[in-house]
Amino acid sequence: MSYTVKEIFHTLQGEGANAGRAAVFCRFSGCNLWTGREQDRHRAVCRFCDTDFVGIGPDGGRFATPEALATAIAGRWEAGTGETPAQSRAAGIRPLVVCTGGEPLLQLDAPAIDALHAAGFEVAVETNGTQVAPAGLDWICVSPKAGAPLALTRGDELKLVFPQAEPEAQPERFEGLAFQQFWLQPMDVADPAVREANVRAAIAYCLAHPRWRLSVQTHKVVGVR
Ligand SMILES: C[S@@+](CC[C@H](N)C(=O)[O-])C[C@H]1O[C@@H](n2cnc3c(N)ncnc32)[C@H](O)[C@@H]1O
Ligand SMILES: Nc1nc2[nH]cc(C(=O)O)c2c(=O)[nH]1
Ligand code: SF4
Ligand SMILES: [Mg+2]
Repeated sequence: MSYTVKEIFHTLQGEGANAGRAAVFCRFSGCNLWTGREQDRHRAVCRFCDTDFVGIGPDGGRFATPEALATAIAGRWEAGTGETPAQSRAAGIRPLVVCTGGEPLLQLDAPAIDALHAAGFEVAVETNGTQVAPAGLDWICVSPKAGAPLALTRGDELKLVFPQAEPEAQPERFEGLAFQQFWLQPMDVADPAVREANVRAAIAYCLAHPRWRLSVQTHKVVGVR
């Protein structure tokens, strides 16, 4: 099994409960809910994606083994902090890798998680929930999509992009699931008026339904990757 990765970069987690925490992001190439090509967006299952996950970018690569993947990810941590993940751990810090995409659970498997643990990382995932999770993940963020089956119904946080018009993507459908936290993340769109309306709608929902918290995409606000 080899791993195809669009990009690996060191930044602050922008979303959800770990917002503000330094992490290496590993963006796996490819998704099962959209080809990633603009000409296919209108007929994709997931049509609002804000991410380019096609192919291998300048900060990406193809990695033949779990160890090669973990070494590349650890190298970004070391370049950013001046310490290996193991050295950071020894100093009481918990180095974090966030596996995203595209859809990371099409590629991330238990051997890769084991190799990342051996390198000193806690392993988080951002997933659309259509795949079951491999063993060993330290943090699971599921973001369900209208029109896609939900196979992964437990985890640490559920982060719903809001609003989605379809009845099966309404917040009430998810609030009984086994997650610690429930987030609404306003849908980012090109039109500033619609973007603002989506933020207002998410605020109004969280005020009226206090189980739900607002997840602002803080990396876009402060201008980090
Ligand atoms: C690009 S996705 C990759 C991981 C996985 N495929 C998923 O959908 O969870 C990362 C996160 O960004 C969210 N997201 C994607 N497009 C968005 C948009 N236009 N506005 C707000 N959040 C968005 C997703 O729902 C997910 O929580
Ligand atoms: N800073 C930052 N935080 C993020 N949290 C989730 C992201 C993603 O694209 O999965 C993301 C991202 O792309 N950048
Ligand atoms: S499932 Fe995630 S990566 Fe795939 S198109 Fe939707 S938001 Fe983008
Ligand atoms: Mg993103």
